[in-house]
Amino acid sequence: MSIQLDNIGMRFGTGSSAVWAVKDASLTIEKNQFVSIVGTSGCGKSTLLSIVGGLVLPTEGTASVDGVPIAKPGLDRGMVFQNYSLFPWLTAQQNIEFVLKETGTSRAAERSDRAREMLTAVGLADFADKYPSELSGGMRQRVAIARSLSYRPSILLMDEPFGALDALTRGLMQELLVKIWEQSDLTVLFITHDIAEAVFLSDRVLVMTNRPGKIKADIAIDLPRPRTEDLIRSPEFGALELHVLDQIKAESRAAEHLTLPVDSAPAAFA
Ligand SMILES: Nc1ncnc2c1ncn2[C@@H]1O[C@H](COP(=O)(O)OP(=O)(O)OP(=O)(O)O)[C@@H](O)[C@H]1O
Repeated sequence: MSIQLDNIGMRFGTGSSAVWAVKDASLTIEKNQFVSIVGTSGCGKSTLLSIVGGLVLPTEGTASVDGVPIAKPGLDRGMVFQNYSLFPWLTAQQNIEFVLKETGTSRAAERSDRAREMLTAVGLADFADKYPSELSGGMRQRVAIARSLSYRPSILLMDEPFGALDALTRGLMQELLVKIWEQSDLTVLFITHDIAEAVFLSDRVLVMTNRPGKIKADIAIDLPRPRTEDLIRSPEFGALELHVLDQIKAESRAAEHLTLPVDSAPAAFA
C-alpha cells in the first residue's frame, strides 16, 4: 500500500500555549518502499508516524493510504515502538494470540498456530512460553515485530524500534527486518536518529526541518541489495551517510542554539 501526506499541519494545544509540531509536511511513499525519517529531537517525526497510524488526526492537510483518507488505526497498518509495549503479564505466545483475538481471529487453534509461526519467523520458537521480563531487549523487540505483523498489515510503522538496543543486537535486528521486508509486501516507514541505520535499511531517507517539521530533503539510497559488510564500509555508503548528516547538521545547530563561540567555552570553566 502507498502512503500520501499532503500539507499536513499538527498543532497541540490552543491559544498562547499552542505548539505547531508539524507544518506543511508532504510526502509520498510507494508500495513496498522502505523509507526512513530522520531529524532533530522534537521536529515532529513521531507526530507524523502517529498521523499515518491513525492515532491522531492532523489539524491541517490530508493523510491517506492508497488514496483513502486515514481516520483511525486499522489492520492495514502495524506499529512498533522503542519501548516494546508488550503486555508483561502475558508470555510471548500469549502476547501475539491476544492481538490476534482483538483483531478478529476467532478460532483459538488458528491464533495459536499463527503465533507460533510468527515466533518461528523471528527465531523465537523456543521462547514462546517466556514472559517479557525473561527476554533480552532484542528478543522483546522481535516479539513486538512478530506481534505487529501477525495480522498481516501492508504497512509497518516503526518509531525508533532499535533505539534501546546495544550496537551488535541492533545490527542483527536490522538484518532481520530487511529479510522480513524483502520476503513480504510490506511498505515500511521507519524513524531513527541513527544515520547509518537509515542508510543501511532504506530506499529513501527523508530529512525533516526543526519544529514545526516538514520534509527538507528526500535522499535516494541507490545502493544495491543485499547490503553487505563490504558495502557498509565502502566510500559510496560513507558519502550517503555524510550527505544525510550535512542535511541534519544545520537544523541541529539551530535547534540547540549552538552559535556561541565554543572555542572560548573552556575559559568559562577554568
Ligand atoms: N500530545 C502532545 N501535546 C503537546 N505537545 C506535543 C504532543 N506530542 C508532541 N508534542 C510536541 O510536538 C513536537 C514534536 O514532537 P514529536 O514527538 O513528534 O517529535 P520527534 O521528532 O519524534 O522527537 P524525538 O526525536 O525526540 O522523539 C515536540 O515539541 C513535542 O513536545
